Amino acid sequence: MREDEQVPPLETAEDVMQQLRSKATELLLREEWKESVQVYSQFINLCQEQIIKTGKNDPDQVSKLHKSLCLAFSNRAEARLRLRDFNEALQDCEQALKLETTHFKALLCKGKILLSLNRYSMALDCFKATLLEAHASGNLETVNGFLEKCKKLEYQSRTGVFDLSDWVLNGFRGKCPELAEYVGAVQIKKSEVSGRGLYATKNIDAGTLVLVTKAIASERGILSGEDSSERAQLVMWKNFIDKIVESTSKCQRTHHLISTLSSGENEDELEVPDISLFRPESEESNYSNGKLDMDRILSILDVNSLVEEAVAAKVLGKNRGFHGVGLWLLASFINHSCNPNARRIHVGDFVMVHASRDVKAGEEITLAYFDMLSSLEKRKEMSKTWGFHCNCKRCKFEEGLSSKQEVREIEMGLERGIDAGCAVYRLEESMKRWIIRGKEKGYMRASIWSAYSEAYGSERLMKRWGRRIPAMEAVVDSVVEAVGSEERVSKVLMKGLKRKGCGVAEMERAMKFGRGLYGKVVKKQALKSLLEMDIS
Ligand SMILES: C[S@@+](CC[C@H](N)C(=O)[O-])C[C@H]1O[C@@H](n2cnc3c(N)ncnc32)[C@H](O)[C@@H]1O
Repeated sequence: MREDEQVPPLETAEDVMQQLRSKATELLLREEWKESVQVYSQFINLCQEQIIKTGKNDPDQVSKLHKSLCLAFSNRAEARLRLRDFNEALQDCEQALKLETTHFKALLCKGKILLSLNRYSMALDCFKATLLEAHASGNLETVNGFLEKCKKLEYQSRTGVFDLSDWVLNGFRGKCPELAEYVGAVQIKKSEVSGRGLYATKNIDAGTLVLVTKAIASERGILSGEDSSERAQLVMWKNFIDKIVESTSKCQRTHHLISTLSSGENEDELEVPDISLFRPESEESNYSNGKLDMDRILSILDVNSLVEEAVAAKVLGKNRGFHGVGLWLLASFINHSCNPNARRIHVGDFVMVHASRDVKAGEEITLAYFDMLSSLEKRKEMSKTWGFHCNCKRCKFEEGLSSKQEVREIEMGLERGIDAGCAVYRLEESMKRWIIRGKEKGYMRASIWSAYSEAYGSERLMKRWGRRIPAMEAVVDSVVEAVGSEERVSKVLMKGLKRKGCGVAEMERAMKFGRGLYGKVVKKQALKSLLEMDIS
C-alpha cells in the first residue's frame, strides 16, 4: 500500500450492528422469513456481546442496546411465527418481554402465536395488554380486530356453539369462517371394538358437536384421468408426509400427540391418553417424546389419516371438488362402526365431528370409514381393505343371523336386477317372520338401502308395491335410529317430503334429520338451504 493511500476506517461494532439491523428489516419487509431470522440472530448475538462489554460503565448505552435487542427479538419472533416455528417464536417474545414488559410488538406477536396454538384466553390477555400502546401508536384497529377474533374463538371453544349460517347462505363466498378447536362431552377409553376409542360422557343429542379440530397437516388436489390421478395421488401423499414430518420436528406437542396414535400394531396394549392433552387450552408443556422414526410415522398415517370426501363426511366451501387428505389428532381415536353415530363436516382445515343420531352417555362415538349402506358381504370386503375385521354390533348381529341365507338370496337377486320393490317386500315379510324389531330392523334395511331408495323414488314401483311395503318415513326413521343420518337417506326423505308438499310436520322431520346430517352448526334457514342443495 502506498503511503498516500487512505486506510479504510475499521468498522465499529456499532456499524456492523447498524448494517445487520437494516438488512434484517429489509428481509422482514420482503417476507423472506428464513433469511430474516438468520440476520436477526447475528444481530442479537452481537448486541448481547456489546451489552456485556459495555457493562456498568455506560448505562445510557446499555439502555439503548436493550431497546434494540428487544425490537430484534420481537421481529425475529414475527418471522418465526410466519415459519410456524411457534415454540421458538414464543421464546423470542418472552426474551423481549423480559427486557420491556409492555413492548407492543412483542405482546402483539405473542398474542398471535398463542392464537395459532389455540390458547385463546391467554391470547386475549396479550391483546388486551397492548390496548394502551395501540391507542397511542394508531394501531387500535389492528388490535381490535385480533380482540374480536379471539373473543369469538374463546367463546366457540368454551361452549361448542358455532354458527356457519351466513357463510352457507352466502353460497360459501368469501373467506372460510375462522373456527376454534373444541372438545365436547367425550373421553378416550379402551374400546370393545379395538384398542382405544372415543366415548360420550353425557347423553348427546343428534347434531351436537363432539369435537372440532384443525389438521396437523392436509393436502388437496384435483384427480382426473387414471394415470395422472395415480401420479397426482403419489405427489399429494409425499407432500402430506413432508408436512407432517415438518410439524413434528417443529413442535414438541405435535410430536408427542402423534406418538400416541395407533400404528396398527398391538392396538389393545396401547396406553390410553388423557383427553385433556387434546384440549385447545391445554397447559401441558413437559412432553416426553417417544421415538417417532419415519417407518412409525408412515404406519401412523396409514392407520389414521382421513380422506375429506369420504361417505361419512361432507366438505363445505371451496375445498369441495378436491381430493383431500389430512391428519386430525383427536378424530384419530374414533373407531369405525357399520351402525355409526357420528359424521364429519370439513370446513377449510378443520374437521367438525357431530352426533348423527342420539347418543347415550357411555356409548362409543363411531364413524363409518366406508359405505355402511351396503350388505354384510360388501362391508366385510371393505373392512378387509382397511386392514381389520369389523367387530361392530351390526356386523355381529348380521353374522349371527340364522336366516343369513335368505338375506343373501335377496341381495343376490338385487345384483341380478330383480325388481327393487320386490326385494323390499321380501325383506319386510321375512323380518316379520323372523320377529326382527327395533334397531335391528334398521340394520337390515340399511343393508339393501339402494332397493328402498329405488322403490320410494319410482312412481311405477310405488304404484305396484306401495301398499305392500312400509311408508317411506317409517323406514327412514328406523334407518336413522340404527345408523344415523346419511346423505342418500336424506335425498329419499327430502324428495318424498317435497312430493307431499312441505307442511309443518314434514318441515320438523326434515330439520331433525338435517341436524343429524350437518350438525348444529347452522340455523334453520341455512340448514334448509343445505338440504335443498343436496337434492338439486
Ligand atoms: C383411526 S384408528 C382408531 C383408533 C384406534 N382403535 C386406536 O386405539 O388408536 C383405526 C384403527 O382402529 C381399529 N378399528 C377401528 N374400527 C374398528 C372396527 N370396527 N373393528 C375392528 N377394528 C377397528 C383398526 O385397527 C383401525 O386400523
